[in-house]
Amino acid sequence: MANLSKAYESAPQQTHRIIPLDFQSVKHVPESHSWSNSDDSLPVRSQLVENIEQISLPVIDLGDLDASKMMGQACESWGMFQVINHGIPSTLFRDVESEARAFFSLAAEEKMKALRSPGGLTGYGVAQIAKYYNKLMWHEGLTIVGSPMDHVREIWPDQYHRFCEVMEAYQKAMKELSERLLDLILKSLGMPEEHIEWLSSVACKGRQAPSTLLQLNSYPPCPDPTQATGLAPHTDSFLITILHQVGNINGLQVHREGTGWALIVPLEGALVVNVGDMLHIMSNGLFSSVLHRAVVDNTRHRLSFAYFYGPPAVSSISPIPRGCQSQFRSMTVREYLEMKGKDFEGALSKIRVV
Ligand SMILES: O=C(O)CCC(=O)C(=O)O
Ligand SMILES: [Fe+2]
Repeated sequence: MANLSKAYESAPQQTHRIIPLDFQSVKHVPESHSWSNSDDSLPVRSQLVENIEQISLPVIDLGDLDASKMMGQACESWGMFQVINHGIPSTLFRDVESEARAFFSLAAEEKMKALRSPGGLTGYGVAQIAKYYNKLMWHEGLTIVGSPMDHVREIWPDQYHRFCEVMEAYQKAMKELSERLLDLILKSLGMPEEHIEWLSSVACKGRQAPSTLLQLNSYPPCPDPTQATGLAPHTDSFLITILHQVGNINGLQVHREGTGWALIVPLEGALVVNVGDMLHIMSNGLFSSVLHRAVVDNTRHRLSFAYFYGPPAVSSISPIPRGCQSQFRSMTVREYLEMKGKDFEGALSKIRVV
């Protein structure tokens, strides 16, 4: 955690830019949150809600004997897939949902007690990517690494235990699932996990903890979703992200070369898994670190829980040798995160060697 946090200190946000809008108190989209006609609306960011193609991602059953091969194919052609039969009980999702709702429905001044510090990683606030855009997003989030106690104790001095227990249980379940998924994904690249030093050290003794992070995302109903953006386009930085979308509320969109933005229709009980920059690097560019974003709804409050899994902060990442020339130079996880913190869209091309 200490190592991971350090990567975020190098690109701090100004305190007033960390505080989300008090969404309950606004009837219109304020100028600060209106993306139509803003400099931020580059072509790739257009098509906010209208005429969006709906797509069904590949659905992979974790018990399928061909799961590894199917994951490899999906990571290559989509950078994303949905996983079913993942073994996470629905009661755990419901518990996280009920705690997240209790948190996000607090009055703005209560949530402020858990505000992230400038240069900090955990706590309540706007998305970390907000610093790269002039306009603000229709979003508030709570970032958790390990125990959220320090933040939520400020809000519920005597009743924070349940919240912490639920979030820790969810992270434990997601960590195990991430490692199962990575085992299968890396096998599809011809690399059994025991050949990767940091993955096997995690499995053996856990001396070097993987870099993991849970992000609770809240997208309140928006008076005019055509003007607002839930989460602006981005790629995730770590190896994989596992996303749970609460209810069947549409919101997640992916950008496809040639066809533009497409909506991922949520599938009851399935988790969305997407390739992040570090897996793109390890696969030597074979798997795409998919550009995605979230849009908002005008009547429904959408929640999503994103769990990010990466190698330990001090480990090196580089393409897995597969007989062809490496496209990326090797660097540590922390170096990559710092680089992305400074150059959001250009980090991958900076480390490209061919
Ligand atoms: O809420 C969503 O659908 C997307 C969340 C996401 O992309 C993220 O947290 O990185
Ligand atoms: Fe994301």
